Amino acid sequence: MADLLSDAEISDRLPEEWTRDGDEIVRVFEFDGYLDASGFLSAAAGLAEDAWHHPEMTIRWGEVEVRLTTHDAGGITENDIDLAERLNGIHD
Ligand SMILES: C[C@H](O)[C@H](O)[C@H]1CNC2=NC(N)=NC(=O)C2=N1
Repeated sequence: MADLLSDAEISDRLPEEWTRDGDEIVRVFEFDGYLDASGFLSAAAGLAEDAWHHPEMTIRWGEVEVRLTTHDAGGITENDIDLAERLNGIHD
């Protein structure tokens, strides 16, 4: 199981456009409408399944809010950082 990152490690390693919210890291990905958002959600789910690390994702018109934490560890680990970077890679 991945170890919890320290506050300093989290700050240093937060990927672009992500913020920390307690025991989660969060990004709201923006899109030109609902179907584009839906396509991202589906691709993100595939990356999550590949990583076996599953975010909470909320779809709204034109955006998908993604929240990541490592439930097994009770906080933020390398697994969260790594998947966040991969999600940036399919959006940015
Ligand atoms: C039993 C299963 O391996 C675990 O629940 C995995 C699956 N996906 C997961 N996703 C997240 N976000 N955190 C976990 O600790 C986690 N653990």
